[in-house]
Amino acid sequence: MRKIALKILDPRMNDYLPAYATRGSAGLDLRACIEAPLTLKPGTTELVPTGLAIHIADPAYAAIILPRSGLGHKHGIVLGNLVGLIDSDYQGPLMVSAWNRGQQDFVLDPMERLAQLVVVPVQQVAFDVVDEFADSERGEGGFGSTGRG
Ligand SMILES: O=c1ccn([C@H]2C[C@H](O)[C@@H](COP(=O)(O)OP(=O)(O)OP(=O)(O)O)O2)c(=O)[nH]1
Ligand SMILES: [Mg+2]
Repeated sequence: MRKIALKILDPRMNDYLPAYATRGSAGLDLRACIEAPLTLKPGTTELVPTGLAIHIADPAYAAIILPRSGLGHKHGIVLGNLVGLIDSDYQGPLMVSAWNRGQQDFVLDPMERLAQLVVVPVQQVAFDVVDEFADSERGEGGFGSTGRG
């Protein structure tokens, strides 16, 4: 398995090193590394520290932060930025923008699993400026051009 440098910014995280829950898991749960319960009022967003920093280092990879399905679907706790993107050269604290898009207060407990991190391959590109594209089957058709159902 590929190794990524990880800094533990909060000693409590020593007991909660990110790990895949099952052999087939894609996501590593990120915890709310907060001192006291945090009430997320409906419609509000809080930046929550995870107590971790990572340095992916290789530009052929990035990490994305995604909501946890249960929190998002049942409690309305998703991400204020919808998806977080962690650049391969970022070395700062991993933060989760927690948005309560629901109708009720949600009390986030210290060390509760809040979101998940997925490491993904990235292809960086350079651009070739052209006047015309080579023909393609779709051409400029988009936004439902192939029909609805
Ligand atoms: O949910 C997130 C999203 C981003 N980041 C960190 C890692 C990322 O590499 C950096 C910058 O993120 P991004 O490029 O998405 O934000 P920006 O608003 O464009 O900031 P910048 O001007 O620093 O690039 O912030 C997080 O910790 N959590
Ligand atoms: Mg940016």
